Amino acid sequence: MGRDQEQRPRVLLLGVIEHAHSAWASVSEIAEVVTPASTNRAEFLSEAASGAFEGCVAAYRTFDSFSVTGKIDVELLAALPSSLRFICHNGAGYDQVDVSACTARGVRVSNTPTAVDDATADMAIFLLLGALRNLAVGMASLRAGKWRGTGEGGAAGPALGHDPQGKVLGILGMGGIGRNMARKAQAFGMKIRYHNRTRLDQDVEEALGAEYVSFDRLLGESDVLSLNLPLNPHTRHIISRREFAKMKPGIVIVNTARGAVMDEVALVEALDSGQVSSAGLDVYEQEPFVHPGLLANPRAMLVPHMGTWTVETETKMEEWAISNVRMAIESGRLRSIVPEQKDMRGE
Ligand SMILES: O=CC(=O)O
Repeated sequence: MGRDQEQRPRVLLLGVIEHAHSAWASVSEIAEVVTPASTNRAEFLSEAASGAFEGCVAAYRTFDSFSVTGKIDVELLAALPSSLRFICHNGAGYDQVDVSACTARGVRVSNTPTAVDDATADMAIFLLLGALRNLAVGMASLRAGKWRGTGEGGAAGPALGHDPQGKVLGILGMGGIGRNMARKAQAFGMKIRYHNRTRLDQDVEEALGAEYVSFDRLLGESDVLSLNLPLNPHTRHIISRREFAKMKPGIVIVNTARGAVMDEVALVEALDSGQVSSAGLDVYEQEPFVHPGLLANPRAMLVPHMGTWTVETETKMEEWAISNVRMAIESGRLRSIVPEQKDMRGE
């Protein structure tokens, strides 16, 4: 190893760069990239203990790297070298990272907001239309060689669907994805209501044509409820039995956020009882496990977490996360530090 190379900062690569190869090449020009050999958490912890990651300043991580490292929590952080100051997550949702534990160790965390907004909101609209129209039922019948199949009571085909026009879309969580979805749903003539931790400015509300309502009003007045909020200890199971009971009978549920914002067992019960007429889901509590009650219910339209699964969006996300790594190395700052750490001082 030459003298120059020895002095370069080290970067830990947790996961694979699939698309943004030239952006990553620009990182490898200024840093030595360290790739773990481990394939599971136990191996990763002992690899870390062996000193293999010594000197790493920043880590780039993907959603799928969870299968190797598990959650970035107190135990994992304790195993990583004290040189590690930045964790750059590729994704909008960073529930795989215990941000409080990172803050306590002075490790700053970034995510990729806005890069995911269009693709995730597009998926939410697809699921909204599909669930409103009972498309999953018809599609399953066709594949089973039964054309539209036989509906309840021997009726021909699935139950008739519903048009979005004039229906109330309740959006829980009005960040970038929620706002993007509101704009798109307006084009389908939906009435938008929302609930969020913080109310939007009046001019933003007006531009979106979105009315702010209490959580209970959102539950009671929505024809379709879309979950667009991050998963954290405050939002885990924010939708459970009590909340389903407050909803309009026959409501449609759309979830493109994280499975665990909703109690999946309660959702299965609500679908079985008809309280929820149909659901469009891209996310599940224990991915890749899907609750058998959802698999068995043809009124659940199920997608295997593909909200950002497009060439353009996956590329944008990688480029965004890589730009955080670059900034961390070059200036000791992050482009998009997570909101919980907004007040953390830079170096
Ligand atoms: O699930 C996708 C993301 O968090 O970006």
